[in-house]
Amino acid sequence: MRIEDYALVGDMHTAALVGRDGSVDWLCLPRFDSGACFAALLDGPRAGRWLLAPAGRETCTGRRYRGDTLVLETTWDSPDGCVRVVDFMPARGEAPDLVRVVEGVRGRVEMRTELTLRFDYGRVVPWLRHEGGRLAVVAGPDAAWLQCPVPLCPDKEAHRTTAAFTVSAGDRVPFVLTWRESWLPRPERTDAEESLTATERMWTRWLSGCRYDGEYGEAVRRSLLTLKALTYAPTGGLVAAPTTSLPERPGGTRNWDYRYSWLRDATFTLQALMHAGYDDEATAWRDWLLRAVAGEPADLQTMYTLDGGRRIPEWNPDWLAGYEGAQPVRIGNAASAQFQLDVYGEIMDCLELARDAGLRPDDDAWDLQLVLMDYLEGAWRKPDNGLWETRGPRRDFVHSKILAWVAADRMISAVENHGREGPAHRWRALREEIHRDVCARGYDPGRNTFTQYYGSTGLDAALLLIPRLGFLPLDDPRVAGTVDAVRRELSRDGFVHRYRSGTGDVDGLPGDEGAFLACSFWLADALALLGRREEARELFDRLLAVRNDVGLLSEEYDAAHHRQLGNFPQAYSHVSVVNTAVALAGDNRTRRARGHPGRS
Ligand SMILES: OC[C@H]1O[C@H](O[C@H]2O[C@H](CO)[C@@H](O)[C@H](O)[C@H]2O)[C@H](O)[C@@H](O)[C@@H]1O
Repeated sequence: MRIEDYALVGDMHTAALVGRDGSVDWLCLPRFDSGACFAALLDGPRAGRWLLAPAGRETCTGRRYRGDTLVLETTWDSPDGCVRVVDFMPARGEAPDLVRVVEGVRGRVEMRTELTLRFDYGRVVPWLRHEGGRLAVVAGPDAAWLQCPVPLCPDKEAHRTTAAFTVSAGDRVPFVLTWRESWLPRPERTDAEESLTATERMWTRWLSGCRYDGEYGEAVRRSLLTLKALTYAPTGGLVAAPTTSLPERPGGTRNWDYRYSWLRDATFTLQALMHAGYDDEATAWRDWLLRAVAGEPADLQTMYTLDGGRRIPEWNPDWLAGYEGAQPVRIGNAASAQFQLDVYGEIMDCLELARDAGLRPDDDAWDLQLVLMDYLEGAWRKPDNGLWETRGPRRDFVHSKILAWVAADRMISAVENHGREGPAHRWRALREEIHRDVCARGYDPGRNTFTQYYGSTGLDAALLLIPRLGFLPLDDPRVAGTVDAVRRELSRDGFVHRYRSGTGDVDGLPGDEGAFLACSFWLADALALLGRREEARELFDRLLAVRNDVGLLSEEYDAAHHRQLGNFPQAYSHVSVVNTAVALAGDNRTRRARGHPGRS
């Protein structure tokens, strides 16, 4: 399957990817960052999957989400008959369920299911046995239970279970797979039909809180649902994506694990949710943040586990061949130990936006900001790994320095506009100093553009955020100059790349990568802010057209081969759909450049 052939179902603890062939090829249980029990995505069927489809048929003829929900309907229509599989994960009760209901629509259709469970990312082959009218699949700490009304055929040699059955118009055949720790009693039975009604109601109700009513409603709603699905409900943490190691280039080595909560990605997500009216999610994330980053500001990490844990060692499950052979597969993420200066600014920006939005005040949040700001005052001159998490030498990235400016600016705003107490005079001096430094060392007057890092002539798509961050007034010629330069030098086939990769001199990595979708949306945002709305709209429409048939986007795009690349679906990309739609509706709260100190 191509990446865009997958759709997402989830229960806000974890998520599954369902292919157009009716196979669930990715599912980690019990939570997003647990071992996968279906890892076919990264190694084919032997690493675990659950196929449920008409016998002998490859891909479906159509699929969609039911209304504003995460309930997926996959349909196979042929002259002989029509059948639908409805996939969803009910809200988490005592144990996670994946429910699949086969609906006969017309005629008679021969169906086939094949359940291959492999715990620990395809490594552990479990025992199969029948117990209490259910199939029990057990190995080590994991157990899964399948309840269904059709007779199952265990294939002892292949360690999998199959079944063949016929569905006629009006039939409904429910399958429920439930995971539980192996030492606990078997879980209660789940009523598939009741769960379906409750799940539809839950998503529809959640989305009814959406305040966006612009012309891109369908795209915004699907992106919001996707972002909500990437939230880990017990803690308010957010995964950047529910997958690992979907390559940024076909067959390449740029394969990363995104099943963690990045402060950067989470702040972007929260901004999008707040723009759409979801203040409860913002509050939950702020509480998560306060717990996760407690301690020494110098120990601030770029990412945490979903419950705020700090240890995310990177390792390679070398038994997995990788998506279409892309090696290595990575679990964990070494970027967790990097120094990324921009994160401080993103936190301050998000917390200040929360104040502007009237979120319940929290004194602990301000205390945290004071401590972080103290640290930043002494640290902003340090070179860092940047928002792209480069694995080459640390640099003085211009975007990072601008985010240090943002941090000071938002602290000043909190004092001036929200009555917070702090040394605003000192921060004003700092803000001025950073501004001068960036304009002197990170700007190329010959080309009228800011550059990627001090001393380089290269560009960086992160500079497209300058208009939104308010670093310079929108009518400053350096703003439009930078936007145009980035567009000229980093666009390929109409999509924006993060920077020039391939030589390894910036990021220390071999090989090229696709266009970075969030950056392409940032270009649309920048154009909209500069008043070039037609150009912005044309680009936005082109980007929306890249979404798959159920409205999902991965991290990157290969415009030459019309394929999505990288982890899927990615929060960054879906945040961008919301933000650009809001920007085009002319209602972007981030447009307000705060307390700008003037030009230097
Ligand atoms: O390309 C190198 C880096 O790629 C990943 O980082 C990217 O994804 C992050 C999560 O969405 C995002 O915060 C970051 O801005 C992106 O560059 C990967 O996680 C890194 O380990 C890798 O070095």
